[in-house]
Amino acid sequence: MKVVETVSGIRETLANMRTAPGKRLKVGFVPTMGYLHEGHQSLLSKAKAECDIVVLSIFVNPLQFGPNEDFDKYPRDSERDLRLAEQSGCDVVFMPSVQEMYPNPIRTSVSVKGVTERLCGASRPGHFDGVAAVVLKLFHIVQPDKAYFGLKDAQQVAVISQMVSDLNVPVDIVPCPILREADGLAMSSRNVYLSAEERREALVLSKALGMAERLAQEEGLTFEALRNKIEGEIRSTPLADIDYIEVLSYPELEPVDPSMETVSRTSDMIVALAVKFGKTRLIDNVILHRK
Ligand SMILES: Nc1ncnc2c1ncn2[C@@H]1O[C@H](COP(=O)(O)OP(=O)(O)OP(=O)(O)O)[C@@H](O)[C@H]1O
Ligand SMILES: CC(C)(CO)[C@@H](O)C(=O)[O-]
Ligand code: BAL
Repeated sequence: MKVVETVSGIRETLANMRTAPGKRLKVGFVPTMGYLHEGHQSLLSKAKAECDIVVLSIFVNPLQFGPNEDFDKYPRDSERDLRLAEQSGCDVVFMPSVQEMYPNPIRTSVSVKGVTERLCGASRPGHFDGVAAVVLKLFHIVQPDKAYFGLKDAQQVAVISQMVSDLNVPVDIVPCPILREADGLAMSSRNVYLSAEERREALVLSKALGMAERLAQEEGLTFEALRNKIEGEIRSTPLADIDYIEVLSYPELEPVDPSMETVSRTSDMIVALAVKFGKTRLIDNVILHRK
């Protein structure tokens, strides 16, 4: 496995690796902020199964963090990350410094409208501009055929898909399922921040989303009733501090058409939530597929 820290280095490495006589090798790309877990590894495994060369990027992108967010204390452990990446069959790791990615203050913004209006787009102003800018930069640097993103960040998948479609970026976006711990908690690098008590209480998120999936099977349930039941479940947990709970159309992420008032009658929907436990903000969601 090659580890490269510069833009010129990754371009040269990939140009050499891509050259195979009579064949155009396919590059699969997994962008991450590191501190890898099995969720990230599942993206690498999918890329490995579908592509000839797997590239992982590890970069904690300052542009997507607000001034009071956790950029400085975001967990980092590159030695462990490289071990896990190699175990997952990764071929090349791109680990640039902030100086390498942003040698000068960036003066270009990439702002995707519509899908960023709600959820994390509303509660983390500027976040998706930072995500879109870094992902577009990474796509230009790596020039992958396919790029793999987890549905834990479902709005991020919608933002990147919209950007790629609007700007004709030649990459296929592959959304991948959410990996969970055995007890249901969605895997996330930020889970390490949780105290034992917060970790226990955070189980309410997957529990509430499981309940949403079951309730959605019921005839005649309104969106408001569904949302209220989820909120009631989460509020019953003392440490849970709700940022948002929303039921939106999927993948458009728009408020539901009031004329389709019941969950069982409509098209695909997403129940998405962000909840803080102490200082740790967790996100999770479930997609309710039309019957
Ligand atoms: N549990 C998971 N299952 C599947 N994919 C995941 C999971 N967690 C993260 N990913 C995906 O991995 C990629 C990199 O995400 P990132 O490095 O931010 O990890 P993370 O665990 O989401 O971290 P955090 O939520 O703490 O920022 C994203 O596409 C993300 O959706
Ligand atoms: C896509 C990404 C690597 C961009 O910094 C980040 O938002 C993430 O890890 O989901
Ligand atoms: N996976 C989301 C990246 C962030 O929270 O900034």
